[in-house]
Amino acid sequence: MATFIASGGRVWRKFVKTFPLGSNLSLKRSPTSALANGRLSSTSSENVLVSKDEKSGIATVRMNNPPVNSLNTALLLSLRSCFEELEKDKSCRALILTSNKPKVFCAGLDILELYQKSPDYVGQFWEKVQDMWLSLYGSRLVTMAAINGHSPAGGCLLSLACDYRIMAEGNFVIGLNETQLDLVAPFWLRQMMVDAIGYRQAEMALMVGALYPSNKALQLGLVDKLVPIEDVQTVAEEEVKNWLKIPDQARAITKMASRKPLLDELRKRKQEDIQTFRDETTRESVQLSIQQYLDKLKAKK
Ligand SMILES: CCCCCCCCCCCCC/C=C/C(=O)SCCNC(=O)CCNC(=O)[C@H](O)C(C)(C)COP(=O)(O)OP(=O)(O)OC[C@H]1O[C@@H](n2cnc3c(N)ncnc32)[C@H](O)[C@@H]1OP(=O)(O)O
Repeated sequence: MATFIASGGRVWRKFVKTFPLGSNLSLKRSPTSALANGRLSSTSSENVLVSKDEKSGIATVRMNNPPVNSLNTALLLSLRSCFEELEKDKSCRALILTSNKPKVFCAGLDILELYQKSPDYVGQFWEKVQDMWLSLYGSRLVTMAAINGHSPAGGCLLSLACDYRIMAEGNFVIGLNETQLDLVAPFWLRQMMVDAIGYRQAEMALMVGALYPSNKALQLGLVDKLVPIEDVQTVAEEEVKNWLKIPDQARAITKMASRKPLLDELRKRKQEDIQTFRDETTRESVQLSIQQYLDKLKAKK
């Protein structure tokens, strides 16, 4: 089900757990910012909020899954559905992915989805991760990650799947810390890291499960631009507008030419990838590591 709420002079669409989604997105334009000024009233089911500026064709997708936008089943389904709907919308040309809760872009996979679950459950969960990634990484749209906070693991996966990454300056981290949880990033995630920062740096980063502060991430090329947190959205909109000066078709064909091999490889090896995930995450030693990691997160307080 999808609904609309009018708020702050703008119309927002709420993507909630149940589907299919309805008709075209329609938004009033804010006088001061192209996209960013809406005030949102939210309920627990509003896990993705989408606004689209009809004139420019730029949509902003805000993850809204408190407290830390961890990727649980519901959020993965909402994100995928939202990406697919925007993809089908002929008037949509670009997508900005951000968090409705500044300071945390996305905490990665919801660790509770991997803890004490049956092999079938985690297998189905992993397929939702794969499908969400296929829809974002394979999108014809200009995709821009407006990383307004921490972006570990699955948060980094989302960012890497976009065409360009703008991150908030300050004490925020990004990276693939999977090995710290005794997990191994799958081939398609490792490959995106290699493509972004080069083989040697990616190899080291992946082995030690490095989480980088934003300035180091910029230096490595893991993100493309750093700006003050309050400017992330505005700069993302400006950057998207630059990208939209390039004719859509040539840009999208070029993007697909470079991404098709990895997309095809995952499509071909999807079941094998699911099987590996099932086997690995349900292993006793991995479950123990996950439990210890969860305890560590709780003990932080
Ligand atoms: C060849 C062989 C191949 C084998 C392959 C097999 C295995 C394949 C595995 C593949 C892995 C795929 C890739 C992705 C993996 C992941 O994403 S795993 C998740 C990793 N995430 C993290 O490590 C981040 C953990 N969280 C944090 O570091 C912090 O929360 C934060 C994001 C920096 C935010 O900090 P802060 O604002 O201070 O909030 P907190 O107080 O820490 O958290 C608030 C509550 O949220 C809970 N929480 C945090 N993160 C998660 C999470 N990811 N999942 C579930 N819950 C989370 C946290 O515990 C707090 O809970 P309460 O105490 O109950 O309030």
